[in-house]
Amino acid sequence: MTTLLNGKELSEELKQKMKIEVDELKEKGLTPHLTVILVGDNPASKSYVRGKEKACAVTGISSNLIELPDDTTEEELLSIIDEQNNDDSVHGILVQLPLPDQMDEQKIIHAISPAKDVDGFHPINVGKMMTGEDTFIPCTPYGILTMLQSKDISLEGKHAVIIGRSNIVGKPIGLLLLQENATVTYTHSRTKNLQEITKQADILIVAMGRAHAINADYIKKDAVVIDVGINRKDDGKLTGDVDFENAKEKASFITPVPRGVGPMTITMLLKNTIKAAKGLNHVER
Ligand SMILES: Nc1nc2c(c(=O)[nH]1)N[C@@H](CN(C=O)c1ccc(C(=O)N[C@@H](CCC(=O)O)C(=O)O)cc1)CN2
Repeated sequence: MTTLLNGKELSEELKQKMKIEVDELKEKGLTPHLTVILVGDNPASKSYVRGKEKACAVTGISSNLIELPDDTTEEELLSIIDEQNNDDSVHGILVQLPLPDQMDEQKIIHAISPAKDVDGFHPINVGKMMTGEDTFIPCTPYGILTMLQSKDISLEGKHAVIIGRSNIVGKPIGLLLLQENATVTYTHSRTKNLQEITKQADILIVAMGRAHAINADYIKKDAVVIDVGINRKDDGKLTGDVDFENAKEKASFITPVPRGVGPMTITMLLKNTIKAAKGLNHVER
């Protein structure tokens, strides 16, 4: 039997718990605050940023959105990040990705104080994650791990196959699963015999960015299938990288799209913001 890993439902539960924690912090005079920076008018980014603001409001986290035009220069953005780094009332800073072409994404990420880097993208935080130190974990991988743990899915000794090697999903989820004692294989667009490898996976994480690229033929019976893809169809509806209807016949657990990994990404951002407000990521500013 297949069990649905419903990220939307789990997100709602976690947000209720976080609201209680935020209320307690507020009683002690500490209101977690997140600054979100959006450059340009990419419709998907706008929608994700709205989702982040709404989720902050639901949990009592204060937030502000800095919206900048598409032709903002790198220097202008760096100067705004600097202001936010030096504002003690701001605990978390998030620059929505992707950025316009004139910006060097890595340079921008480097400019965010590691202590306020609630996305967990700064190299200091990436390094700490790599060595297993406590730090901000990037939100999508953190959400995936939380979903697996919520269903007590054992990772010990399991073969986890990751399709995709991006800095924000593929690479970090592999590291997190390795730290949970899974045996991890990374695959990507140049991998030969992909199907042969994915069919060995006990846990298959799909982050390819190609609608319905993975179907039951790529899946071992009773594997756990996590779909990170968000693709818009011609009719405007969203769909994943996994052909859900076909794949669910083989999977023991499977995430849907929408309402799977996506909502968890936003929820783990809230968790990181609370952590930042509590000063739990001790790094130089
Ligand atoms: N600075 C960052 N930029 C980006 C990140 C990130 O973690 N930090 N991740 C993605 C986009 N993303 C968050 O920013 C994100 C993607 C999807 C969802 C989500 O809730 N999806 C819903 C469907 C939403 C819809 O209807 O459009 C779902 O899957 O159910 C939230 C956040 C790239 N940029």
